[in-house]
Amino acid sequence: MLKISNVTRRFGDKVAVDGVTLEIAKGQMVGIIGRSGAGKSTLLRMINRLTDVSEGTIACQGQAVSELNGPALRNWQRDCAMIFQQFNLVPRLDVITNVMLGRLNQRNTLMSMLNLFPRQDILRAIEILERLGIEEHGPKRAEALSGGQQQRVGIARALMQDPRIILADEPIASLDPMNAQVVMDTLRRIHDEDGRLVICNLHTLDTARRYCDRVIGMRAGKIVFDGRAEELTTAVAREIYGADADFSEEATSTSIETLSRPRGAATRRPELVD
Ligand SMILES: Nc1ncnc2c1ncn2[C@@H]1O[C@H](COP(=O)(O)OP(=O)(O)OP(=O)(O)O)[C@@H](O)[C@H]1O
Repeated sequence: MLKISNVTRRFGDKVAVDGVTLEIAKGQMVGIIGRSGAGKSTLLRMINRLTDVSEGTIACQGQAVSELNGPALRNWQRDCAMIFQQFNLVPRLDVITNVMLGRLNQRNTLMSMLNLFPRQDILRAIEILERLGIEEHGPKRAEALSGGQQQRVGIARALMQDPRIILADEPIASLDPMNAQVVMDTLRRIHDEDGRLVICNLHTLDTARRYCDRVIGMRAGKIVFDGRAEELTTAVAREIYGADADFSEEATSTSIETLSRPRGAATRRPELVD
């Protein structure tokens, strides 16, 4: 579905992403891990075209997305929704309006600024909020919600675009373990139930192992691991994080694991908890 060929991104002398080549098929939930500065965000931002490539190409189903402009670029950005660590909601607007802003690319901007939304958008937003179990917060200001609830509003806003791909850039990095679990459960559900491709930058190994089918490890802009979650051993993690023999996985853990399952129990595809 997504073909990334020899992609490099430079910022001045700094090479943030260095000759990355990847193919990602539909039907996978992909986690990208690596230490801070490894190039994870830059890679996601190039897929969405928030950042341009310096070299190489990114294509989706044969369309060269790294070369799109104008309306075709806007269509791509609608097809490829981003979710951010800091939620990027409008804090003083109510939740339902924040969700409907996901349609901004497809609707008249003035109408959206005046908060005039078609009835079908309002109904769709309510339906999505119900699906994510946060419909009762619809009338509240976004700033009144917990971090986990705000991130689910961010996911609802992304779903309003009806995207083929969801790119989540450290979606749980600002959340406590319980909220992190709810948000990751939600992303996994969207992947499983809707068949949308989900690519998620994660700081933590346990989350990648638990939720992702495929894990890509980045180090200094390059891909140093690409395999199934089960193959992500401590030795591999040490290589990705560039750590020495006393590397401890605890240092990259969110503690999600300890919340809801005994040690050694089956991983991934958990039930949604709220
Ligand atoms: N706009 C920019 N201008 C200059 N340098 C940048 C810019 N964006 C990223 N970089 C640099 O590129 C490198 C990769 O950054 P990036 O944010 O992609 O890493 P990351 O793995 O997502 O890290 P983190 O987990 O901390 O977000 C870093 O050295 C960063 O300082």
